[in-house]
Amino acid sequence: MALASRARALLPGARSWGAVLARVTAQRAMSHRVVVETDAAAGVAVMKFRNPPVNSLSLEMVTELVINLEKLENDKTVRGLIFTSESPGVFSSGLNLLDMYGRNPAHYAEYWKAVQELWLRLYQCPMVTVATINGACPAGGCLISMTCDYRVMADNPKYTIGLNETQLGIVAPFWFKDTLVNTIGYRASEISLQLGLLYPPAEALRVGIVDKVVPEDQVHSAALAVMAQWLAIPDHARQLTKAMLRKPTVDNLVRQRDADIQQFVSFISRDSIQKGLQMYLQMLKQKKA
Ligand SMILES: CC/C=C\C/C=C\CCCC/C=C/C(=O)SCCNC(=O)CCNC(=O)[C@H](O)C(C)(C)COP(=O)(O)OP(=O)(O)OC[C@H]1O[C@@H](n2cnc3c(N)ncnc32)[C@H](O)[C@@H]1OP(=O)(O)O
Repeated sequence: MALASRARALLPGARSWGAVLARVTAQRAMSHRVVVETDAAAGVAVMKFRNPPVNSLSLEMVTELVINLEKLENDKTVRGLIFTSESPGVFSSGLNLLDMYGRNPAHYAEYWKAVQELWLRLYQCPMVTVATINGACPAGGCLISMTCDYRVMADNPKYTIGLNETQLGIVAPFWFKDTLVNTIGYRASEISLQLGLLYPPAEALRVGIVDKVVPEDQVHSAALAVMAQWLAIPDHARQLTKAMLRKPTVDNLVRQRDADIQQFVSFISRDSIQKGLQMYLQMLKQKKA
C-alpha cells in the first residue's frame, strides 16, 4: 500500500491504482536501472546504479531509486545501505539533462517533484548510508552522495566531484546549497558553488566533500569497513541523532515544496536557460567526437 501511494505521488499522471501499478510494473519490466544486492547476515544492502551510458538521474531512474529505498526501509533486517555504480568510471552524471531540456512544464514539474522526493527520502534515511564513489560524480550525483552519512572515493584523478551547476548556466536550488553547506561549511560552499568546482580526489578530501580516498581496487572493502564501524552504534541513538541534525534542512524544503517546483519550472522553461542546456549538450557530444 505504502509503495503504491508513493508511486501515485510520483506518477501524478496516472488516474487509478491500476494505472499506477501498471506503469510502475511496466517500468520495472522494461529495465532495472537500479540493482539491489542484500547481505541479510550482515544487514547491509548495496544499491548499484545501472543506467547506461552515464547513470544520469532520469525520471525513471529517480522513481526506481525511491521505490527501492522504500522497500529497503521497510525491511527491518537491513540496517546499512551502500550506493555505487555498477560500472566504474561514472558514479552518476547527475540529473538527466534530457528531462530538463525540450520538455513541457508538466514534465518539468513531475520530474522536479520526483527529484525532491528522492532527496527527502535519502537525507532522512534511517539506515546508515555510504556512497562508494567509483567514478565521475558531478551535480546531482554529488547531491546523492552528500545525502549519505559517509563518502569513500576511489583515488583516480580522472574522477571529480562537486556541484558544477553554474558551469552549465543553471543555479543549484537552495536545498542543494544547504546540503553542500552542511557538508563542507559556508565559506568553502561560497567558493565551490559560485565557481561550480569539480574536485579530483585529493582536493575533494581536503575540502571535505568526501571523507576518505582509497586506491580504486579497495573502494568497496573500505566502504564495508566504514559501514561496520557505523553499524556498531545502536540504531535508535544514531537514527535520532541523524534526524535531529538534518531536520532543519529537511523542514526548509518541506515548507516550500510547491513553490520550489514552480520556481524550477519557470526557471528551466526560460529560453535563455534552454539555449544554455542545448549548447551544453552539444558540447558533450563534440567532446565525445
Ligand atoms: C533560481 C533557481 C531556482 C530553481 C533552480 C532551477 C533549476 C536548476 C536546477 C538544476 C540542478 C541540476 C543538477 C544536475 O545534476 S545537472 C547535470 C549536470 N551534469 C553534468 O554536468 C555532467 C555532464 N556529463 C559529463 O561531464 C560526462 O558525461 C561524464 C559524466 C564525466 C562522463 O563522461 P564520458 O564517460 O566521457 O561520457 P560522455 O560525456 O561521452 O557522455 C555519454 C553520453 O551521455 C550524455 N550525458 C552525459 N551526462 C548527461 C546527463 N547529466 N544527462 C543526460 N545525458 C548525459 C552525453 O551527452 C552523451 O550522449 P550522446 O548522445 O552523445 O552519447
